[in-house]
Amino acid sequence: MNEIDSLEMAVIDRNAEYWGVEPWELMEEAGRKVASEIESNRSVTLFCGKGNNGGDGFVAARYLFEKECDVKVVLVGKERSIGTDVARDNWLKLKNLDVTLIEGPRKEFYNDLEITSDVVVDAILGVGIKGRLREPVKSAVQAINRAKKSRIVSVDVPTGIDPDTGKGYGVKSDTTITFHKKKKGLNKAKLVDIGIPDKAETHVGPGDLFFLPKRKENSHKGENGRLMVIGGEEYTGAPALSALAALRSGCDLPVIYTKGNKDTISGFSPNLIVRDIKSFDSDKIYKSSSKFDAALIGPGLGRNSESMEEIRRLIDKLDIKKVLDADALHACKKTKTLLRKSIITPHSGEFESLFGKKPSKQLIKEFADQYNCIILKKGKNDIISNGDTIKINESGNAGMTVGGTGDILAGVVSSLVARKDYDFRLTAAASFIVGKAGDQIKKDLGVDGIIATDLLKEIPKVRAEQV
Ligand SMILES: NC(=O)C1=CN([C@@H]2O[C@H](COP(=O)(O)OP(=O)(O)OC[C@H]3O[C@@H](n4cnc5c(N)ncnc54)[C@H](O)[C@@H]3O)[C@@H](O)[C@H]2O)[C@@H](O)CC1
Ligand SMILES: [K+]
Repeated sequence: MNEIDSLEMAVIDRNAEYWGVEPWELMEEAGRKVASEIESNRSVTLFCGKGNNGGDGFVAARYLFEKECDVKVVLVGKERSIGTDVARDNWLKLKNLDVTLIEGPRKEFYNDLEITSDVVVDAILGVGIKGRLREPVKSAVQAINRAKKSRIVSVDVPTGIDPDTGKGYGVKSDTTITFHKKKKGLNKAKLVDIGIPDKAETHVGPGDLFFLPKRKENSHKGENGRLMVIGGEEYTGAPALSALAALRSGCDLPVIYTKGNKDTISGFSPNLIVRDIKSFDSDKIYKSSSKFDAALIGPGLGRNSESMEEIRRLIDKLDIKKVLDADALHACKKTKTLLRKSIITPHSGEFESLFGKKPSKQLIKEFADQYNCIILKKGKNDIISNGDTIKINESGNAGMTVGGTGDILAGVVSSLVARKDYDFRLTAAASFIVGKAGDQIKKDLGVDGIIATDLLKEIPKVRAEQV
């Protein structure tokens, strides 16, 4: 991935923190790198906003002071409205130095301003910009653009420009120093490394939960996902666990379709809706599918040969989003083209049985590409690929090798996909959520004796705590 959008950058920043690099460390490095672009002994005016882009500017001011520059900092906004602790700390540090600080001037200040310094640093807005420029930022940008004799250096993104499109009225900078990855809309920016760890991108983390579907305040029943769960002919607990996990990850209506075991499955919980069917490729399932967003096929299905045949026909026919788990994967063994446009969740044994090779990162990616599907390979570390990108999930623990945890994971994946898109990032987020839920339980129970139903109530908590 060579270019990045602002959401992706927010994900990486959050994951960097999760993997142990604090926001203040990144900001310190960002500001230091900006200062290193500017020569010593210059006069420099820094325009700094109230967000973290402004924070980078405060740090740069400190380093420029050390380089014996004549430093003036204009805080575009009031001190009390500085948005983050880390930016505020860096603002306060400037008060101990012999630099000129101008806090929160009114719009008129910028209208009359004539900038004469050698260098102007634009640290007003970065990737956090939303919509068109508001005052006093707009007037500050106009003042900067009038400074024809100064060298204008923008921090991360020229203020006013949408980093995803390169459009908008903004600072006309001579140099833009952008951090970590090229922003989609900025072609000429100079890229610098600020110490974001590789794991922030190669591994799933809490930042990936930014992609999760959001429940509307005024949403009505069914709007947050309708999911068919198809299975339960041999093991009755499995589809129940999947459906309950789907409910716990915000899906409004999971409905179980099963052959012969309706009463047993219904008896597990009053939260379950269960329908009896005569055959898995019955007209009843197919006709009903148009009312659903996604189908999870496989939990507790078993391998009855008649059912395997029906399941193959069903997978072929269904044109809603599909998640295939357990024996639904067995059903596709001889006709792997059935995997097309589905999400599959095999463990190592199922992967090997399906593809005839032991899983490796490279093979997972290759098969996902070849069969045009998303693979979530379960294991000590889950590996997720859409054939293009690979993500690794390290959450989870050895206590989760018990039966039923896979059904829960399939339920969470299906719920997120039903609520939003057929999406690699949601699949990866599901893997992270379920592992974290298991890690939370381990804190109470230790590693021995965790059971699948323990995970259910932890699932919403993971989301609530991480985002
Ligand atoms: N871990 C991190 O989050 C890091 C962030 N960094 C810097 O932080 C920036 C992102 O920080 P933030 O997310 O705080 O966002 P920004 O600092 O880019 O912008 C947020 C501020 O802009 C204001 N704003 C947004 N749209 C506006 C508009 N149209 N008109 C007027 N004001 C507007 C908001 O009210 C808020 O005060 C990056 O571009 C980068 O410079 C770096 O420090 C590196 C680490
Ligand atoms: K900027």
